Amino acid sequence: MTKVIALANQKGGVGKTTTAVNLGIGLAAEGKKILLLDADAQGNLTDSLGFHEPDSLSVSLATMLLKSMTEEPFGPKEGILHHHEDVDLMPGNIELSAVEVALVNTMSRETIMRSYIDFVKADYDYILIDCMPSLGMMTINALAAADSVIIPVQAHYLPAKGMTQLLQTVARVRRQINPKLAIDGVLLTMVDNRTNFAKDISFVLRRDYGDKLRVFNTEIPLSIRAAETSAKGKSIYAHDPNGQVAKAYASLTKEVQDNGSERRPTRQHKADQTR
Ligand SMILES: Nc1ncnc2c1ncn2[C@@H]1O[C@H](COP(=O)(O)OP(=O)(O)OP(=O)(O)O)[C@@H](O)[C@H]1O
Repeated sequence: MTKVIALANQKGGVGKTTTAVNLGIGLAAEGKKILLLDADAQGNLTDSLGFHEPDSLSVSLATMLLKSMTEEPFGPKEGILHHHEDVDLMPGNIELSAVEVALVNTMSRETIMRSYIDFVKADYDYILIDCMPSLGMMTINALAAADSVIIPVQAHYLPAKGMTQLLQTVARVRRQINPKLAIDGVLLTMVDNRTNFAKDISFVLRRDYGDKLRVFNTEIPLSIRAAETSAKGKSIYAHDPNGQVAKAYASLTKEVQDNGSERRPTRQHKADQTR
């Protein structure tokens, strides 16, 4: 069965795209069939995989969402690109901004991405969605289509307020659209192990959210090697195979595969335990 995972955090620059690339390619290296979906109008995921001019692509996720909206027929491989590290990509670009506006006045506006994914998913073991850095209609669509969410959090910032909003959005999507939506976990990214501050953030996150949310054991270290990969259009495994970041993403890949994630809201979980 295909597992659809959304990488979401409305704060920008937290490592969503880098995680989509390296988790996706990590899973592909384990023999899984992977589709990466660039649901961010900035097209960073598309760019990071070596398609450096996302806005010049004639077919992108925006095209496919519009076709899904208007029920225009299309083939399951239409617009899908292939990256040489064995992942497929449905690219994203600036046209997604217009689609996001169009969605507001569309019937089933929250579930257009789900319709698209349902149509293409038979060929894949995992579909990873790189979300926009906002909680707008495109992110709601991603959450409505997903089985689970991974929340990358940049270790330099205490995520308190943003995290509450994101968790409220996840809870609302669960209640109203997608009851099966689970949170796989919070992933600490860009961790500078030379500082106590990073250790403090890790501690505070686990203390404040640990009973509600899993925080992945794997933490992604801060490294210039990771920042270099997008310009090269390749993964960290190809760019710096023996480095700390490659090791960390390989370990995250394992954690995601063995995932005994938090499958339901905490309240329900407690109710189950008292039965
Ligand atoms: N582990 C890391 N160490 C150092 N730099 C990193 C690391 N991971 C990502 N970066 C860099 O930090 C920046 C933000 O990362 P990324 O694009 O993955 O975040 P994002 O959450 O997808 O951002 P956006 O919200 O803009 O889509 C990029 O320049 C990226 O190359």
